[in-house]
Amino acid sequence: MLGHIARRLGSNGLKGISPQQLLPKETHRHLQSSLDTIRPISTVSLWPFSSQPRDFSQPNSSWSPEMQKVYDHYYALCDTDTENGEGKKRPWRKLPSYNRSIKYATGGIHLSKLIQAKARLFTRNVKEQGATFEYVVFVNKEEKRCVCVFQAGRLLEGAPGHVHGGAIATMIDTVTGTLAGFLSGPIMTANLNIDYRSPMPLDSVVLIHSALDRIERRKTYITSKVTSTDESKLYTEATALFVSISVGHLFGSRN
Ligand SMILES: CCCCCCCC(=O)SCCNC(=O)CCNC(=O)[C@H](O)C(C)(C)COP(=O)(O)OP(=O)(O)OC[C@H]1O[C@@H](n2cnc3c(N)ncnc32)[C@H](O)[C@@H]1OP(=O)(O)O
Repeated sequence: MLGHIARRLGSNGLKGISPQQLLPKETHRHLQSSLDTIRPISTVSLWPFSSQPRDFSQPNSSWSPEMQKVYDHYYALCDTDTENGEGKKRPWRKLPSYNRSIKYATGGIHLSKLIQAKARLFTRNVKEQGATFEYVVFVNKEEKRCVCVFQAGRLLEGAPGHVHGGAIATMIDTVTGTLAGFLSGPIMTANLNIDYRSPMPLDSVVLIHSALDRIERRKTYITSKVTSTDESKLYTEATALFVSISVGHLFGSRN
């Protein structure tokens, strides 16, 4: 049974410490039954969430009318579920956004307690709505691209009155990484190149367009540009490289 953990996390999983050494008996039993339900990520849906956690990309009262309008535009282009279970096929899909994805992956609830239980996603860890990163990602699987609607809150200041370059880089990494993960499964950012073209005022609502450039072996290349919502103004351009990893990579295994 514990061989499951070693196989799934890689041969050096948790650096040679066995789960029995780390966990009380009861917790270990729960972890084991959770792991038994986890399938290798490559063989399950690339978005393998099971329960109904809070989706942080739902509209809220901090959203400006402009943010809401663009959201409504893309939401109307999305797949829908009807009451008789027959969905309407449309090209776009709204991706949910959680503050701890591992917790909601099938079988991940106990794993999330074992690995840095208090960790939270960088872009979803401020309680006050609208203060930092308000965003929602829509993906178009056929065209292998996505659009993120991003409203930059006042706590993201860099140059006075304007959004910090690191906050913009964070959003580009997040959006391009989301697309790469959607298309290629588990990945990590290997390279991110950013050209800042115009300063972005705080409270701006912008679009982050990202598209697949190419996939070569384990490498997924994504291009990205940040524009005003009417696309007349260019704020930022970027290219990103993501490398596919095994889950064990995060625990020190090279397999
Ligand atoms: C929902 C929110 C989504 C958020 C997404 C955000 C994701 C992140 O921010 S991840 C955090 C930041 N990134 C990291 O910490 C990654 C640190 N780096 C690493 O772990 C490793 O270097 C890693 C995984 C990128 C590559 O290592 P490894 O798996 O050993 O791959 P390796 O064999 O060296 O390289 C594979 C290929 O990629 C290429 N490559 C690797 N790194 C780079 C690089 N920096 N530049 C160009 N090419 C590279 C190699 O040349 C090789 O190419 P080829 O197939 O042609 O031979």
